[in-house]
Formats: sequence, C-alpha cells, structure tokens
Amino acid sequence: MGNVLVLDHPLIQHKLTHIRDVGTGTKEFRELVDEVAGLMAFEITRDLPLEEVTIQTPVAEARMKVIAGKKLGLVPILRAGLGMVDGILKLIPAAKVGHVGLYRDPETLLPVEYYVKLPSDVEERDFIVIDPMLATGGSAAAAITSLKSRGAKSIKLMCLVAAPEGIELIHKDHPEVDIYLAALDEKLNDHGYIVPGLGDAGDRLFGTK
Ligand SMILES: O=P(O)(O)OC[C@H]1O[C@H](OP(=O)(O)OP(=O)(O)O)[C@H](O)[C@@H]1O
Ligand SMILES: O=c1cc[nH]c(=O)[nH]1
Ligand SMILES: [Mg+2]
Repeated sequence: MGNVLVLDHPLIQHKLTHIRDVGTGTKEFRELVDEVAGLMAFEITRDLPLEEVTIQTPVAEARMKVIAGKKLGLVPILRAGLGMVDGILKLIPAAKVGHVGLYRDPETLLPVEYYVKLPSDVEERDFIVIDPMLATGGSAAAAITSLKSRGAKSIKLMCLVAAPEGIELIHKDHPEVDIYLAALDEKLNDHGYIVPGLGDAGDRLFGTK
C-alpha cells in the first residue's frame, strides 16, 4: 500500500491555518498556497538521486554532489492544482508540467474530464499529481488513471488537505501511489466538502463565486 505522509512542519501548519481561515482573501490565499506547495516540494524531493561531479572551488578541485538527471513531471489538476505549480517549480525548475482538467459534478460528486496534455516522454518521467483537495478522491483517482493510461509508470500524489474517504479511494484504485499531505482532516460533509477543510479551493484561488 502507498505511504501517507503528513508533512506537519511548523511552517506548513502555520500557513495552512491561515489558508483555512474564511477571512483570508484571494491574494493572500494564493500566496500562501504557493508558499506551502514550495515547502512541501522540499520534502517530496527528499529521495531525488544525486551524482558526483568534479568542480573547481577558488581553493581546490573537489568532487561534489548534484541532482542526477532525473526527469520530473508536475501534473496539476485544473483548476485548483494550478495554485501549487509555481511554488514547486521554484525548487525544481527543470520539471515539465502536464495538465489534467477535471471538475467534480456537484450533484453526483463524480469527476468529469475535459482536458489532458502531458509531456511526450510520459514513460520516462516521475510524476507528481497536484491538487489542494483530496475529498472523495474521485478527481485524483481519475487523474492518476488518465496518466497511467498514457503510459506513466511512476506517480506520487500531493495535496494540501485530505479526507479519510479520499485516501481510502486512492489506496483502493492506485495502491502503489504515495500520498503527501499538509493535513488529514476529519470527514466529508453532505455536499462532499472536507470538514473542517478550507472551502472550495478553486473558487478561493481564483476569486470566482
Ligand atoms: O476528491 P474529489 O471529491 O474529487 O474533490 C476534489 C476536487 O474538487 C475540487 O475541484 P473542483 O471540482 O471544484 O474544480 P475546480 O478546481 O475547477 O474548482 C478540487 O480542486 C479537486 O480537484
Ligand atoms: O472541500 C472541498 C472538496 C472538494 N473541493 C474543494 O475545493 N473543497
Ligand atoms: Mg472548485
């Protein structure tokens, strides 16, 4: 079964509390999501392989480490996943970015796919699927299925806030996928919103509704 890692660094928890706060406006919400995504990327890239190179310091020649030529791909789930992309790219600027467009039907709560564009070398890349919210898990599970059907072999999932129901669905549909979170919340309400959650991530990021 994939691991579930809750990245509870104090900076992440502090910023997430402000993200959750209903009084936080769009500008600050967007900035905080960007910052937390960057902090989470620091942890999610912990296992990147290193290789040795020879460099010349002003004092001596030395063998030092750099990140080996790993091919990474970020895949934000539109729309809300977009809010986390730049924060991660600041740390790993060489990553390619694919997009999966999904919205959750408000009646059925089932995901509807409307767009997919991935890097051409899908099979060679390690992907991180990004979405602030893992609620029923339907959207993330569908995005991962979509990547796999196009040849993706290595996939991690990164979300800000998850409900237990979402974790359960990812474990069931994609048992090999590791899940990285800033928080695991209590439950879903009758409308499929995470409790306490942070509301509708897309609307809060983009100022809609
Ligand atoms: O785990 P689930 O139950 O599938 O719910 C989570 C999904 O719902 C939200 O997207 P939404 O449908 O609001 O689309 P948006 O990002 O365009 O607002 C969120 O960003 C996830 O993609
Ligand atoms: O709590 C939730 C659930 C789904 N989508 C959101 O944006 N928030
Ligand atoms: Mg939304």
